[in-house]
Amino acid sequence: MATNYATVTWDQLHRDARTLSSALMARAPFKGIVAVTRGGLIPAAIIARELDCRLVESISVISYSGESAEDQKEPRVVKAPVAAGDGEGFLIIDDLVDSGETAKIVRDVLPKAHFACLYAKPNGKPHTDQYVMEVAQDTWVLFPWDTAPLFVPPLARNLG
Ligand SMILES: O=P(O)(O)OC[C@H]1O[C@H](OP(=O)(O)OP(=O)(O)O)[C@H](O)[C@@H]1O
Ligand SMILES: Nc1nc2[nH]cnc2c(=O)[nH]1
Ligand SMILES: [Mg+2]
Repeated sequence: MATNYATVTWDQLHRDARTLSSALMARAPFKGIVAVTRGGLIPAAIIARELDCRLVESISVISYSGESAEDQKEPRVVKAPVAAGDGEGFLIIDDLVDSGETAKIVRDVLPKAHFACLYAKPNGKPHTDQYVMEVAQDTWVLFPWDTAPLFVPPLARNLG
């Protein structure tokens, strides 16, 4: 299990996706964007809007079955990004790189594309061309689609 959790709110995610979009403008225009499903779908939608990019393809990769690094499986591509060819002129977007295994397999499929993500853990950093924020390796990022607000009892109720 991860030692720590980092909760990302919708607002924060939108801000970080816009920050990444600003940085990516230096390389625009792209022929299209390839979202790495599922985590890359919402960041890719925000970035496609900011870069005014209408061609959005996807690559579907399955690599985790639960909420920790121990739940990692051998990544499997279950849908290819046919519209992106070898990736030339394309931008790949994922939510984060952790071990970097997903990014490696995606880059094998699209060797000429530029890979960008919102968050990068140290082991994943060598496998992304660009990211917004580094997160510690022992921290599990909780995305807004992973969480829901819960009632928390007042501190005073726990006294006595
Ligand atoms: O660098 P790695 O160790 O490979 O981990 C990063 C990948 O793990 C998560 O996807 P996941 O396989 O959980 O699927 P999902 O995007 O469908 O939730 C995340 O969205 C990245 O794609
Ligand atoms: N939600 C989530 N998925 C992941 N897949 C690999 N690492 C992570 C992480 O920290 N958070
Ligand atoms: Mg993913």
